[in-house]
Amino acid sequence: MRVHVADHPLIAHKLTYLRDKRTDTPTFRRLADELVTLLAYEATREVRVTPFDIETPVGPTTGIHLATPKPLVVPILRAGLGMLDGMMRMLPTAEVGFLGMVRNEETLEAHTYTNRLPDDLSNRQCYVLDPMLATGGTLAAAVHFLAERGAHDITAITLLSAPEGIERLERELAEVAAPVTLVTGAIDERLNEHGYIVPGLGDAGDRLYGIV
Ligand SMILES: O=P(O)(O)OC[C@H]1O[C@H](OP(=O)(O)OP(=O)(O)O)[C@H](O)[C@@H]1O
Ligand SMILES: O=c1cc[nH]c(=O)[nH]1
Ligand SMILES: [Mg+2]
Repeated sequence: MRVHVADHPLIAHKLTYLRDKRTDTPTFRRLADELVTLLAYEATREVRVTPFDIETPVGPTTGIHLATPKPLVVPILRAGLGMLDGMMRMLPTAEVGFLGMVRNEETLEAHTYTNRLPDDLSNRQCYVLDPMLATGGTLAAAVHFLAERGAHDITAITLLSAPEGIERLERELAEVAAPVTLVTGAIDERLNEHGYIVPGLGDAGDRLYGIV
């Protein structure tokens, strides 16, 4: 797995306010939205494009647009929805598939409760959105889900990641044919005994949407 930490002062600045427990929900949503646009810049470096000819007011030139089939953006419900608008602003013609997953807070195992995805992902660049990579159970299951549908070009974008989750993905995805790239805003210190990222930002879904 390729891991890219988007080390940039603007990202660190926005993450600081996202982490702060005094940050209210509307501000948290705005920061998550802004952060994903910055991370998308890094994550889409290898997005497939097609050249095409245009005329500027001064003369002809060749530009590019997104290749067909369009990239597929996959937010992991619920918290990943907080990253969707920001990502779609960067890739307006992308398509969106949905994966609903929730972690059992006792066992820390991920459970998939819904999906709405194309059956065949063999020729699609997939961008998975989830703010938190903690134990890695959710993201590992998501990648397996996409790989079973033929995906072999998967980039995961997270706002924060734990070293334990990255190690788990390295281990569990070694046998998945899909090369996975992780783009993250920061790698934090560790997980606590409840599987929360330390220092982290708390429960991303609750901070975005407030309903437990
Ligand atoms: O790496 P893991 O240990 O699997 O944990 C990370 C998952 O936990 C959070 O979702 P949660 O299960 O709280 O669901 P929610 O988005 O509906 O709040 C987060 O958004 C990830 O999906
Ligand atoms: O720190 C964590 C871990 C899992 N899920 C979250 O929302 N936050
Ligand atoms: Mg949650």
